[in-house]
Amino acid sequence: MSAQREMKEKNPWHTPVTIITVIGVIAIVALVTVAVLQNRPVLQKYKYGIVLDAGSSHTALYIYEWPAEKDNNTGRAEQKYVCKVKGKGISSYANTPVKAGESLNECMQEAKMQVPTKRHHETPLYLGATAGMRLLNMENSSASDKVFQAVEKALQRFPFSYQGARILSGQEEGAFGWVTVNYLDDRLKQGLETTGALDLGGASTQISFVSKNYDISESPSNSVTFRLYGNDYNLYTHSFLCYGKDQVLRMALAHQTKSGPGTILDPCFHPGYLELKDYSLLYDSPCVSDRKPQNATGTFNHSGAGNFKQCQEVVKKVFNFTSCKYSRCSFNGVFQPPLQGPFGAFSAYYYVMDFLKLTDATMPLKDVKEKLANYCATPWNEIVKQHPEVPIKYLAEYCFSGTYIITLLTDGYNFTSESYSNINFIKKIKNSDAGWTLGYMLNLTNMIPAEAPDSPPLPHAGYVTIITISALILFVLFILSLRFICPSFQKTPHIV
Ligand SMILES: Nc1ncnc2c1ncn2[C@@H]1O[C@H](COP(=O)(O)OP(=O)(O)O)[C@@H](O)[C@H]1O
Ligand SMILES: [Ca+2]
Repeated sequence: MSAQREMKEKNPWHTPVTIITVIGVIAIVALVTVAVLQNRPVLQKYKYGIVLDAGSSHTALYIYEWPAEKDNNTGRAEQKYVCKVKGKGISSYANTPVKAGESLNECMQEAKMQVPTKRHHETPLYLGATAGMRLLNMENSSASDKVFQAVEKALQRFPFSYQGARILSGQEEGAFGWVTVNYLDDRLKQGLETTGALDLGGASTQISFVSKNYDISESPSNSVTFRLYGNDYNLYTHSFLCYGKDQVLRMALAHQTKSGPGTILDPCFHPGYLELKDYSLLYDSPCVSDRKPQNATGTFNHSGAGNFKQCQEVVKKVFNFTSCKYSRCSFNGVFQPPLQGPFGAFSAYYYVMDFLKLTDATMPLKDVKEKLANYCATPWNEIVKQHPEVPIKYLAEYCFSGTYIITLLTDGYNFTSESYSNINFIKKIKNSDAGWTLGYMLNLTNMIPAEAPDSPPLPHAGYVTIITISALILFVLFILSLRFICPSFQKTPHIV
């Protein structure tokens, strides 16, 4: 036997079986790698959408992103970035509209940096205004038009695809908040029981939920129907204009100051709190302007008494429970079907209850009230000392706002001690803020299809598994057939 032959036989790498095995293994690895990678792009690419939420108290800019490669934009959209516009809401610029436009520039510049340049021109940009502009439009429609013109001019200077600025109806605000919450929770795609949405702003508040077996025809103006991912939803929604927490505070103060100038001892403010306030500022809103007393010209002393129970009595006076022409009502003669399912309460519901440390869903309603009563009774100077980081305007109002929230939920919407535990106070769901903006964009970009998308015949993992098993079977069959056809394969090589 030649030395070469001897070497070949000593080196197992040179046997035909080993060579075939190695080639086979490489082929299998290659096949499985292709199967794993075949529907994964090398670099994840995104599309973007921008929504400006022009609220009564301030404006916020949201950027959403979603995978670009999915058909018809059906990939999951989520919040990428939020920018809080400095200063007050756009409705506060009624006398200086150009400044309303200018106020948006800083956040818009930021948006330019956040969205990749090559996507700018295809990125839709929307501005939706809520109750602050609804009130301004009622009070002075030419001032509200001027604010919109200025805002439009400012937004059109940026390289995005500007889609318009408008006032949302209360129904839209409520319904899109509900869409956002349920989209982010993946409830719509999976056809699960939905979560109701409670949104509290400064100038209006919304309640939206699906109540099974309720007759929409009882109050058609409160119903919105959707077909989403192949499921039909009959949504009940109502927006109470003037029932945001800032306007309710005006109403409560108007009620307490109706006997004219002087000092009021307000149970909704802490003992020791004292501020000189202007009547003209208090009544500068359509929510209270008709209540302005004749002799209300100058200022009044706003002092605190810090009594939760009495504060609840004051707050209750802003609701009208007497007339209801439907089978059931919440307040002010507004139809409301029976409450059903879990609820997510966001925006000012969350800010207030989070500050008061009352967001724990397991805390019974009676404990919430007790804690709130203790908080309201705490002297103002102690509160200021305990929270040096919180702006005084917010700090002064948490007792009032907490009391309003509890009164609105229980006396207003009829949550009971039991059903109160169905309310979750939330800020974000999976990194995206709860609010109407995402739902608004999803609707306008047709990102939620009416029908369920055709799912692929096999999920990706199943596809990879089948490829791997088939490759292994083929390989084993191949080896077996070689042994069968070619007898030399039947003997294991041996060294002579
Ligand atoms: N950190 C905070 N603490 C308390 N309240 C807050 C905080 N941040 C925002 N708010 C309040 O949340 C409300 C937001 O309302 P907004 O969206 O501007 O009005 P609307 O939705 O009625 O147009 C305002 O009353 C604002 O003062
Ligand atoms: Ca709002």
